[in-house]
Amino acid sequence: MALDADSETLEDLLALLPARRRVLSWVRHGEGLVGWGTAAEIRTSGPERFAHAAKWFEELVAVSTVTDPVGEPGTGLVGFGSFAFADLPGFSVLKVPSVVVGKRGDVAWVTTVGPAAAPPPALAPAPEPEAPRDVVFADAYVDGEHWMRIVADAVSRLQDGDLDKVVLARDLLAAASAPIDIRSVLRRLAAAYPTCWTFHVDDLFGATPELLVRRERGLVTSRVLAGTIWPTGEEDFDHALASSLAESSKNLEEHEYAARSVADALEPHCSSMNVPEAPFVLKLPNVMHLATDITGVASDGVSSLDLAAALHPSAAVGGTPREDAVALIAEIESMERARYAGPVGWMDASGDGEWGIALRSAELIDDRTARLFAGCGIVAGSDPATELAETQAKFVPIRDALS
Ligand SMILES: C=C(O[C@@H]1C=C(C(=O)O)C=C[C@H]1O)C(=O)O
Repeated sequence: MALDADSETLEDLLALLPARRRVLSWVRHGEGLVGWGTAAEIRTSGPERFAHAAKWFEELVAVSTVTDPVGEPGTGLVGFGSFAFADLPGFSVLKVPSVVVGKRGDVAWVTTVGPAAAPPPALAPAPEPEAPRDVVFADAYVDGEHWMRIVADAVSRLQDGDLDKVVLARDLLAAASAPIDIRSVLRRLAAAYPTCWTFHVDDLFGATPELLVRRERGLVTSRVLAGTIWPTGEEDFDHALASSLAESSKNLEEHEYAARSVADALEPHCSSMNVPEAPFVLKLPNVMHLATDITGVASDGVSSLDLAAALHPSAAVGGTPREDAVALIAEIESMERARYAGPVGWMDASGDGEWGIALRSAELIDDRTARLFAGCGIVAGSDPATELAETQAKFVPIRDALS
């Protein structure tokens, strides 16, 4: 059931979240969806994880009675999902919350899901949640020195072999002295990175700047990022850095692989497409990226989750050629990505939805410990120490939100 809601009560979606560990979030510029409770869910794994989840959702939609007077993307029945990066190991989840609150422009709504038309919950902003306490960060699977050796190994293979690009990541552990209230972390991420999508699905959280795919009334958008520098805080210097990014052949080459991989994967599922010729520079507080927004029109019957499945893993998180890069990651990266760098987002009963890439992210592994992730694209000309510094810049959003 969907009801029109008063958009003033819903001023701050994240403030409505109750004090529970598994609350759900997909928020950008104050708009999006939050949810809680579980009306239904599927956990799946393996190469067929997207197909299993899509079929489960389709069957659920078929047996549900939906009252949806609002009729916007994200109203009615909605599933939040988060998928493993690799075919194996790692689990994926798609869940329909029992309460979803959404906001889009001037329209706001509350959806309740249950066996009968449950009354909508009383919504009110929760008191300010407590920030994480005494957080200590440490290396996880490999330390910086070891990781640079892994990058050097990849560089020599890229110079000698047929691989053009591989994305390698590393992780950190954050341990707090008391249970982490995820709502505080989400509020901080959303406040500091309003142009990113602040997400949380089953203990995986972050603020991603990269939209793998959005389908909205048949219109498809994908924001591809690849090629990164990090600002120094000195305005003139950073201005020069931004223009150097747009002219750096290493970054342009890396970006081209990523944009091409998305355009090629979308093409069979779209009736028309627009791929801009040159990228623009996307400025975030911690890094700047080369970015390309690709748009298209989805072929009939192709849902946003189908599109995410076709796109994953793009060269922004895998590499080029895709299969060889994914095999090299499994061979040398020395850590489990789990759902890091996998699709995360939501889909409604019509197939419209938004799927980001779970970057600038971390996973709660128990109530006071999180594993943080950051990676970068490696090409034949990459320098391991510079790549290590890039991961440090990419850890900043989550580190700050947890500190
Ligand atoms: C892999 C990550 O980021 C990706 C890699 C980028 C790069 O190598 O330049 C840029 C943006 C993302 O596509 C990450 O943040 O962990």
